[in-house]
Amino acid sequence: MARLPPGALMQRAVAGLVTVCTRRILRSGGYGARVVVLAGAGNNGGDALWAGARLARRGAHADAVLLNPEKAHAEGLTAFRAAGGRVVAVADAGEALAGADLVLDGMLGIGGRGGLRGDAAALAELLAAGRTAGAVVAVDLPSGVDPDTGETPGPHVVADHTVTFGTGKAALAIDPAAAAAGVVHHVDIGLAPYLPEPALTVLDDADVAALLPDPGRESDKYSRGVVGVLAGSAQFPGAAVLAVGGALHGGAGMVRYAGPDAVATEVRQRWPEAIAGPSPDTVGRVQAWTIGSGLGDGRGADVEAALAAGLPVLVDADGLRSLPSRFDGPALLTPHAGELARLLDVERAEVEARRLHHAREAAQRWNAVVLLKGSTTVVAAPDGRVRVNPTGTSALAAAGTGDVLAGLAGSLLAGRLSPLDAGSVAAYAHGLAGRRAAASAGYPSAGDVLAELPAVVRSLRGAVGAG
Ligand SMILES: NC(=O)C1=CN([C@@H]2O[C@H](COP(=O)(O)OP(=O)(O)OC[C@H]3O[C@@H](n4cnc5c(N)ncnc54)[C@H](O)[C@@H]3O)[C@@H](O)[C@H]2O)[C@@H](O)CC1
Ligand SMILES: Nc1ncnc2c1ncn2[C@@H]1O[C@H](COP(=O)(O)OP(=O)(O)O)[C@@H](O)[C@H]1O
Ligand SMILES: [K+]
Repeated sequence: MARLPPGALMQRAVAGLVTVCTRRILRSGGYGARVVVLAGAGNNGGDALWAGARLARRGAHADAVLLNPEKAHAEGLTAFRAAGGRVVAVADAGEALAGADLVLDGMLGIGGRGGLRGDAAALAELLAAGRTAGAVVAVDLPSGVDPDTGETPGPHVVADHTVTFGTGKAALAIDPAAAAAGVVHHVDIGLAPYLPEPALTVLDDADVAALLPDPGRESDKYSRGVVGVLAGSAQFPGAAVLAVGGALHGGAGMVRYAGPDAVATEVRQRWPEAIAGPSPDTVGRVQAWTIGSGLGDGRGADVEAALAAGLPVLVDADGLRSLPSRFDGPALLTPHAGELARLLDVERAEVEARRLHHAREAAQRWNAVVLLKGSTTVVAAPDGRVRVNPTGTSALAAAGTGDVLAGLAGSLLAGRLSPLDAGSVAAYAHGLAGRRAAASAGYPSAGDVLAELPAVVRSLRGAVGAG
């Protein structure tokens, strides 16, 4: 802001917002559309009023509801009025909303804290109750969500679209806030060279492709990494089959399965390429362990033996019951919300409401990377770095998909990816596999998701021209 004339950044943001509205949302391009601007007292309200003004100049009928008329953004309000926009009282907002084609939510942006109150909460309530047929477009963020955590501390807007400026925000990536954002459109306002290291990152195809192990000309099955899988039980033999399947598709050169004979037989029937033995001590050397999926009770000694090897480890599901107080080597924990709630002794709903907070807390406490599964997969490292997975799909909410993920991520650990990279790359590929499986199988099973992994890896590696 210091380098630009006053208001320049806002004008860039407004230009982007109006372009998205006229090209992507309003079929008429704006002419004749009925627009309602909900404007708070801050710059977010300023953006919305300026956008309302520009739309009015293009022939829209624009009404504005000012939450705090004395403090409304002065230049924005002047421009809005000069363009023919009308200010309507809060009491008349319901009528204006009912007839709107487009609602611009400019009540709160990145300055918002603590959820909506008073009139703002009542307006959000009207929108939630479907009292407008128009598209609800959040300016920068759905008003009332917490910008930096993805939490929804109180009443908030639920938008059809969010047009966000300059950079992504945690709220647009992490549920429950992200669920309120609808389709997110990014508008570049030229901040990139001035932004600090992000607190949170979202990988894309090229990032993931660059991190995927690339077998070299002189690689052999050992040098590519051998992953040990300590999973499954008489009660849950399928978990072993799925975890080994995930591991076989994650780039490791070999998968060694440690478990009871009856389960090992099932694993070998499905995956003849896997090597099996009864325990971590006897199965042979590995470079990383995946521990816990479907392991059941009473395998504490095996878990301890695998952990004692001091290798990179992934601990999932039942393995999470046997955690050391802190890890001193590379470790990746993959709890779902219920498991993390148990580890931290809080309610599951609390974990789901504050995913980032709880994943970070557990990462600190155990000195391990924590991959919290669920509607948003958050991967938090003990050094504070966080990655949020963008590829998730609720099609993955099916028994056994977590076992596939554990095997896949363990395989990447054996391929010498760090726990943060292994977890975030695995979650990304797993999400894409879930989407592909949903596209072809409708309601995919974990086996369907597993079956899509090769195509996902192929297309990701193809994206960077890998051989
Ligand atoms: N910072 C930038 O570089 C740019 C910011 N822009 C816009 O400016 C916005 C941020 O503007 P502001 O910093 O003015 O913040 P906001 O417009 O988000 O609002 C802050 C105001 O709301 C009050 N407030 C906070 N929480 C509240 C609550 N729960 N209920 C009622 N009032 C509450 C605060 O006391 C403050 O007066 C961004 O979201 C974006 O829309 C854009 O114009 C582009 C450039
Ligand atoms: N609503 C959802 N949206 C997106 N992904 C989900 C959702 N629910 C679950 N998942 C994903 O599905 C997988 C389920 O794993 P998990 O809970 O361990 O199940 P299981 O133990 O049966 O394999 C995880 O990758 C998780 O992130
Ligand atoms: K907003």
